[in-house]
Amino acid sequence: MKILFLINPTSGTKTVNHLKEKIEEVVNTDFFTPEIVYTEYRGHAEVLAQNAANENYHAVIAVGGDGTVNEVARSLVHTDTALGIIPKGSGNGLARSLNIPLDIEKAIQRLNENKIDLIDAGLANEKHFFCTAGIGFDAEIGKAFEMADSRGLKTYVSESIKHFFSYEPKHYTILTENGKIETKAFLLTIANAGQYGNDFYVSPHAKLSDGLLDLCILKPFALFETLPIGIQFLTKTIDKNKHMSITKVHSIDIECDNIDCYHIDGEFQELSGNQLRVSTLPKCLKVIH
Ligand SMILES: Nc1ncnc2c1ncn2[C@@H]1O[C@H](COP(=O)(O)OP(=O)(O)OP(=O)(O)O)[C@@H](O)[C@H]1O
Repeated sequence: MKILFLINPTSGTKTVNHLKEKIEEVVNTDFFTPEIVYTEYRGHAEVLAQNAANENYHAVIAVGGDGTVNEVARSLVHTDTALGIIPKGSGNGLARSLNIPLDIEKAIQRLNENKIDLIDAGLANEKHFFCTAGIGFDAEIGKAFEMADSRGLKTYVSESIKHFFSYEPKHYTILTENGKIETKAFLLTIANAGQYGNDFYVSPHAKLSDGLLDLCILKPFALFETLPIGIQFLTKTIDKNKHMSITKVHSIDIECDNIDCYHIDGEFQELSGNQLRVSTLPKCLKVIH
């Protein structure tokens, strides 16, 4: 079975020495014929994964973070080629949600077991996401992270703190199959997986293959509540907070004035117009985990 490893050399903060050699050493060549390619530019993984799917490869393995995973996965939706992940990014949200080991050697050994399941994806203004999409504070952080000179958890934390004090919660009109919501929100996230990455859980009970998306609305809160809220994100208890509401839905239409960006899997996107339309694509992607 042919499998293609796509390594993003820019993802994460740790330099992994001899990554190509390590893959060649640990992958089970009795079953797999591996090919290993380094991506050369943003979007390259999408093109290479698409070619592999057209040539009926068994799997394409994203070696990187959620941005690389997204580029590979969006080319594999509704194909017979499975997504695999060797986590090497800053957040690794999808890998963590699938319980893929963060240790590179162990992640390759897991690939060798070749356990495959189908997962859902989301579409936000026609762009696929597999972990989370968002239009509130998280989108602003996605934008700041992209502009930052460094990557990694430290950069996420410092950008979040920097932007937190100046962020103005926006007013949203939200339409789902359950009706209309008019609300001000600090954070408006649509979760397919439960976390953003780094075990920061926005929807602790999200399921990757329930055919549903979790609409997470965190309403504005007082400054003294910031620390307890931060702790609740990290202890999988944010759903218990009185400012948070989480509902499972199939589709979400969001309208908001004064907003120019959203994010998919942490990657910032320009929002043209004031609308974000989100829907679910149930069980559309094969994953090895
Ligand atoms: N050769 C390359 N040069 C520059 N950018 C690249 C290259 N290959 C891929 N990219 C881009 O790098 C971006 C960041 O990669 P990725 O998301 O994998 O890492 P990360 O941001 O450190 O981790 P995470 O998303 O888990 O926080 C992606 O948007 C991808 O398009």
